[in-house]
Amino acid sequence: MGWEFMLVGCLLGFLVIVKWVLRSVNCWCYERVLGDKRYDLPPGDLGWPFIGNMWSFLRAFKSSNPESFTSSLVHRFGQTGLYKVHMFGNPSIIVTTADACRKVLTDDECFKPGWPSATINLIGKNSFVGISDEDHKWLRKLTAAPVNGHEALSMYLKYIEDNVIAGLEKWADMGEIEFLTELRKLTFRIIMYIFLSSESEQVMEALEREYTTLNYGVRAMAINLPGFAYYNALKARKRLVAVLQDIVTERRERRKKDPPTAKKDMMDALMDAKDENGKILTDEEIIDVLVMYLNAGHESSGHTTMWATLFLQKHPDVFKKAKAEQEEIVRNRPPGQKGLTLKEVRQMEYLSNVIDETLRVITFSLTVFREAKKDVNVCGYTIPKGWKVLVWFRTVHYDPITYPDPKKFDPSRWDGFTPKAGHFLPFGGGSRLCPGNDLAKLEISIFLHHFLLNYELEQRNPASPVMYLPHTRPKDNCLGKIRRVSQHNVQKEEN
Ligand code: HEM
Repeated sequence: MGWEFMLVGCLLGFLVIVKWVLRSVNCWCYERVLGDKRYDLPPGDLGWPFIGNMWSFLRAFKSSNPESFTSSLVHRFGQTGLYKVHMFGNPSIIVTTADACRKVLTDDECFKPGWPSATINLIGKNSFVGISDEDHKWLRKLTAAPVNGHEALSMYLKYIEDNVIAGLEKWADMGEIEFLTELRKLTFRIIMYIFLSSESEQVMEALEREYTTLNYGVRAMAINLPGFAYYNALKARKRLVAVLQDIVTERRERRKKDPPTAKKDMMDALMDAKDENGKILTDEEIIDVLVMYLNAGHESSGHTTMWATLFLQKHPDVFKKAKAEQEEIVRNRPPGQKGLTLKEVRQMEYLSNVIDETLRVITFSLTVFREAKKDVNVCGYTIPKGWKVLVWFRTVHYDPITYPDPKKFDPSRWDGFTPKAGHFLPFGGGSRLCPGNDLAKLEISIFLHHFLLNYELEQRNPASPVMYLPHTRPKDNCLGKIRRVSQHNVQKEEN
């Protein structure tokens, strides 16, 4: 009997040693090589070889409490705001406080984009996540103003409004729909219009579906084997590129026969672009910019619009107040005016609070990636050159000091409240601030204006579980019916 106990003891001892060795591998590989600098790293733990901390990240984000990922770091290592981890294949520092996030986002001397190579493979090496600072500045200038400027927004307003009205009409007749899926199609149609003037219904539907698959791969483990999300996403990217290549080729042919004159879309702007050295964009570069913009420009707005609608529906007091504001806007409209104006959208103060609160609670981009260009001191800790930095927006938006009772959806918290710099980052910050922020808010406002005045949402499964990856959404994609409400007097005036 005695030797059996000894054997079990030896086995247990051996397992403990193996565990210790495995848990130390990342530390030896990434921390020891830093020499004395390693003592200035923030606290944390680099997890297991290869998978690092991905297992705990995925476990938390596949549970009903994604906050458990960062709260376990706080629990284990204290409220330091910076933690060393190993995620998405790289030694990284997670930055969770507003001040540290702002410092990272605004310091281009010390930080550059640091998206994992797996993400760059999906979004494209010629997109904004893969190009040099110089090319980024040039392409951003070229593409941002036509998306977001006052002139651009006034130009797109009518197109957006016409499509919102038509969409709601159609959905009300369709019976049960996946509300999120339909909203994604709607926001995709809008961004396609801005970039490509439009495309056939079939091409649009096919492209949008590929984007859904692509996005599942962006936050997954980069395992390029059949059956894994990343493998499917790479295949989806291939199909997207093929469709966009056809569109680019067709446009080049058309421009040869019929050069564009007054009305140019973003595709024309990209084809005409020339930098100061006379460099023009290749098909491959144009396609990567398109892949990125078409994705960034519809997924986020579609999800946010759905959540804002759901929150309104679930908070009747908020719904009532928001609806009253929209009725007031229509009542004050000069006779003969058809449709919304930008001025009216800017008067929607309460609705703007509803949207900001939705952006905060949902935090569509839970994190963005940077890389330290040199050793940098942030809040007393060293971020070593070459390490990735995960700017963790979710913790900033759930900080109970800035946002008491942070999980509560409460638009009234925005009454007379302007968060300090860095405390509200739904669109990021610094030189990479989202160029579509005003367009997104415009789309959401127009949608909610018409929804509040004329419709309601009846969810099939109000208690549907919520998925947090790749983006926060109800598991059933918000299955339900859009119902017309009895036409209000205001509506008669509107017509
Ligand atoms: C609610 C809607 C949206 C949210 C929450 C959102 C969020 C963000 C965030 C957080 C970033 C920063 C990425 C970083 O720092 O690395 C970003 C960048 C970007 N967004 Fe948006 N976005 C939205 C809508 C849009 C729209 C409508 C467009 C297209 C017109 C767009 C195009 C882009 C592009 C191209 C970038 C990269 C900018 C750069 O690297 O210079 N986004 N977005």
